[in-house]
Amino acid sequence: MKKDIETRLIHSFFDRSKHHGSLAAPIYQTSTFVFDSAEQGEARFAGEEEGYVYSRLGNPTVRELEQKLADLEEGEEGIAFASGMGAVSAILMHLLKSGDHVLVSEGVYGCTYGFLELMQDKFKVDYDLFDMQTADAIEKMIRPESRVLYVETPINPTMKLVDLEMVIQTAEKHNLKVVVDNTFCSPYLQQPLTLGADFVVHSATKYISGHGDVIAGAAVGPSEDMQKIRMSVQKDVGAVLGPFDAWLLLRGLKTLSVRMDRHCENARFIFEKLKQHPKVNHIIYPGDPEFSGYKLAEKQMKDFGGLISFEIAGGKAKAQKFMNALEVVQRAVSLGDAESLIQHPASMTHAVVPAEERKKMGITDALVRLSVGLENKQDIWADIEAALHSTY
Ligand SMILES: CSC/C=C(/NCc1c(COP(=O)(O)O)cnc(C)c1O)C(=O)O
Repeated sequence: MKKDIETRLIHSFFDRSKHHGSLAAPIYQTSTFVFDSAEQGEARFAGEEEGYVYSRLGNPTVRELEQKLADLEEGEEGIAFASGMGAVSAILMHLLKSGDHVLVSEGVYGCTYGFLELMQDKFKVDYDLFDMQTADAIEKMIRPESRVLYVETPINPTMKLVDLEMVIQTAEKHNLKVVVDNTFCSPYLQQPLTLGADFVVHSATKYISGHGDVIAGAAVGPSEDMQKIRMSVQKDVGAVLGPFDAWLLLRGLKTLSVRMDRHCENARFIFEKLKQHPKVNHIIYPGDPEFSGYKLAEKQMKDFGGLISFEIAGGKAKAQKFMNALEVVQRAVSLGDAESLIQHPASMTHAVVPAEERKKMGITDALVRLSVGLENKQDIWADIEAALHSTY
């Protein structure tokens, strides 16, 4: 009987009898693999014999991670990448060719926006960012050359949600592939493939790692596609993950469920406190019953996550003054770490997005994004409250 994700996060796939009974996955920190004979090398390169040839084309520690990621996302096959952008770019380069069109949720991570711009400028892959709240809104944007629907949910950094079931039904009707960036939830809170999405991508740098010490990416999808990606985009573009980083992610994944539960508990507490503060406007948190996406969050997420975006009364100057007064919460981009992190999207993660585009995404100069960490929640709140007090 299939074990719950909380158990599968911890247990391994590799055959311990072939690794001295090692409990933890061994690290194959090697760039290449020695052949018994020239003929064996030939057979392996020809794909006629199972076995490793070179770590850009596959590595046992990375493969252990990839198997686990596919299992956790309930997909057929996973590939690990050197960064989240490595995963995002590999999937989109696999699915799109010059002249195609991709429909994109109204907000995405800044560098994802940058990649879409690059694909449009250099390779004539057109894209439209728009509010995907209804099937009608999507169908209005579909063109004959549309191939892919790309969504983040919750969206970075506005925390808006996209209805995956509706998006996937609409995509199926129009023979479009659905790619979901599941970074903000991790497979513990949301599993888009089980709803019918075709691919999931992650910045594994975030919750999957959970310790702020790895840059990594992941993608999970159908084996046929993933094997093509291995032997084309990944092999020839080369955004591969190293074995030690893969090992750090395997280690981080073991505590993903307990970490996410704590992130969610702490975020709920901080939200309730922020809601009562007179100088905090426009809080966006999926667990807010007054949030437009609350019902959708309840439907498609196991819990409401560890991220809260909110506006500081007085705009950018006050937002920066507030951030500068924090001591427990760290001023840093990224998210999903043990440490609580805060950043100013307009001047940091989404600075690459032109002001008019940021406005459309709902990113104002007053907005800050808080990744609630694993610290004592009272300590986190005391830090935020003191910083708010010193801001006004
Ligand atoms: C310089 S800003 C720091 C990074 C942030 N985000 C990254 C990110 C990526 C890309 O993932 P990497 O390549 O692993 O950073 C992909 N998809 C999503 C939803 C992401 O949030 C950030 O702080 O919002």
